[in-house]
This record gives sequence, structure tokens and C-alpha cells, in this order.
Amino acid sequence: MRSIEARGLTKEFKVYQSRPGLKGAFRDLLNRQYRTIRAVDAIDLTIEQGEMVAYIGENGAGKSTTIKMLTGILQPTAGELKVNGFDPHREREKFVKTIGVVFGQRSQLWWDIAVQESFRLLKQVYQVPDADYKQRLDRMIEVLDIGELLDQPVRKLSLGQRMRCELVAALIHQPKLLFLDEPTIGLDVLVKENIRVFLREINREFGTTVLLTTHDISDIEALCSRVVMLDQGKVIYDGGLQELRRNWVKGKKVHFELAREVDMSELEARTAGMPLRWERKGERQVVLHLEQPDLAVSDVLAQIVQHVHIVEMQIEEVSTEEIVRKIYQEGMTLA
Ligand SMILES: Nc1ncnc2c1ncn2[C@@H]1O[C@H](COP(=O)(O)OP(=O)(O)OP(=O)(O)O)[C@@H](O)[C@H]1O
Repeated sequence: MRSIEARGLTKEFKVYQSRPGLKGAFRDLLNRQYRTIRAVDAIDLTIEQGEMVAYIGENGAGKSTTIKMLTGILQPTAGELKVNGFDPHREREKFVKTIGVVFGQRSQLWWDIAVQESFRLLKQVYQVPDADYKQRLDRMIEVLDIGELLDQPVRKLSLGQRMRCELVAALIHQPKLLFLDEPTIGLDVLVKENIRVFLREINREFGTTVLLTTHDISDIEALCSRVVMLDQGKVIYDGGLQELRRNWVKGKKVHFELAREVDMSELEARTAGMPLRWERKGERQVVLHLEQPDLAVSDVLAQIVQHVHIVEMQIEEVSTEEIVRKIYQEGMTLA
């Protein structure tokens, strides 16, 4: 079963332009000029039930606009879209029962009433049977550790407390698909970890599909094996996190500290023909630049350990965050 199937999904906005001065304002009244922004530009996206996918891109790339179409808030300008088997906009009433949504800035909890009252209201809205409701809620209260918050009005909760309650609210009806927009923004490390563990659990246990938009790369590393990257409304990468790293990490650096002064010519001679470069950093310090991702550090070590005494060694990996930043900066097409 497919969670999301989009073909040529497009959204255009008309943005009215105003001309300067009083004369301009009059002319605008009679004949308004506008330009068209293609916020989402013919994207194809297929997400299978049970996948956890990160949907990322720079500010203005078109992420929110896509999510708004996928959740039925906006109607696409063009393209075909099925989410959980429904047309999200046209079949909105039936469709919303099959999704859960956590948008960092917007709350689905009622501000002035106790958290558990909000949960009860949502139970009514989604017509969750009593037994299911009790079982799900008890479990979520325990895993997310929100027992003490249930009697508090939402306005009194800290951001981390509120986000945990938002997650419960989004999952009361056990949706097949969960949209998360910046779920861990501004949260401390412990709460973040708590939320990630919980998300992995519901994914494993119920096969819940998760589509996550985030600027926090550690969320992606912790949760998603697939990344869809958007740039100017177009998908520029759709694939595994590992492949993304492999494509972009052109090499690694290994820092060595040796027992004796470095003999560069010996290192070079022993590793001749390998795609690497040695750099002297100090009397006993040397850096190895591996220039191809498939050259293993162990292959190089095998050539030199018999001849040089290594005191310390440190491999410098490029973080996913750096890779993503590089892709945004260079605007390369990977797809
Ligand atoms: N209602 C609207 N009217 C006109 N233009 C819009 C509207 N909503 C979004 N846009 C434009 O569409 C483009 C994509 O915006 P969108 O909010 O989808 O990006 P985003 O990737 O979610 O960015 P961010 O990370 O900042 O939330 C931007 O150029 C934005 O200005």
C-alpha cells in the first residue's frame, strides 16, 4: 500500500505587484499586475506505507507548500495526488481521519483547557472507541512521560512538554501517516531523544509512515533512511542518507601522530599508486587525504604499519550537515 503518490504535483501562487507612488496606486486599482510563483514544480513522489522520509530544502524551497497540498489544505494547481488512497483536498473529511499532523508553530491543543480535555475532544472528533483510546493513551503517557502534565492547561506548558502532548494528540486515532514539521525545534537533547525513540517505536509497531520536514540534520540521521531534497520547487535528490553521504564525501582525512620524525618519501613510496595524498603537519604529525570514497583506511594502514610506528590516529568524517550545506550552496543536481 502506498502512503503518498504524487505525479507532476504543482502549485503556483499569484503575487500582486504594486507600482510606486499615488499614481501607481490608482493604476493598480484599475489594472493589477501580478507575477506567478511556482512554489512546487511538477514533483513526482512515491512513499510506501511504513517509510520514514525526510523532506528537506532551504527556506523557500517549497516544503510547506507541498505539505499543505499533501494534507489537503491547499489544492494543487496541476498534477495527480493520492494520499492514503484519497484526494486530500476533495475528500478532506474522510482523509483527515487517516493522517496525524504536528506543525511546530501551530497547536492542535486547546490553549486554556487541561491537556487531557483536549485529548478527550480529539477522541470524540475522530470517534475513537473507548478501549482503544485508553490503551493508546496509557501507553503514550508512559513512553512520553507526560502523566504529570495531563491536568495542566496547555498555555502553562514548556515547549518540550507541549511538543510531547502534540504528538499524543496527533496519534490518538492511530493514523497511518504522520506529518511532522520541525518536531524537535528548540528542544533540549533529552526531550529530542525521547521523541525520536517514541517515533521509531510507533513506526516499528504500527507501520506508521512518517514524513518529516526539518532543518535539524540530527533528526534525519536518527530517524530517516530516505531523504527527499527540494530546491526551487523541484526534487533534486531522492534516495538514501548513506548514498547522499557517499556521493558527496569525496574523501576522508586521517590525522596521524607518529613515534619518530616523519619521513615523507617513505610514506609516499609505500603507498605509491594509491589515490591519496600525504601532508606534513609537524615534525611527527602527518595528514592522509584519501581522495576516493571507496579507498579504505585499513588498506593504507596495511602498507605502512610495519614501517612506521603510529602513536595516534584520528579519522575526520564529513558530517551530513556539512554535506547538505554544500549541496545547497553549490546547487548541484543529484537526481
Ligand atoms: N500563499 C502564498 N502566496 C504567495 N507565495 C507563496 C505563498 N506561500 C508560499 N509562497 C512562496 O512559495 C515559495 C515556497 O514557499 P514554502 O513556504 O513552501 O517554502 P519552505 O520550503 O516551506 O520554506 P521554509 O523552510 O522557510 O518554511 C516561496 O517563494 C514563498 O514565498
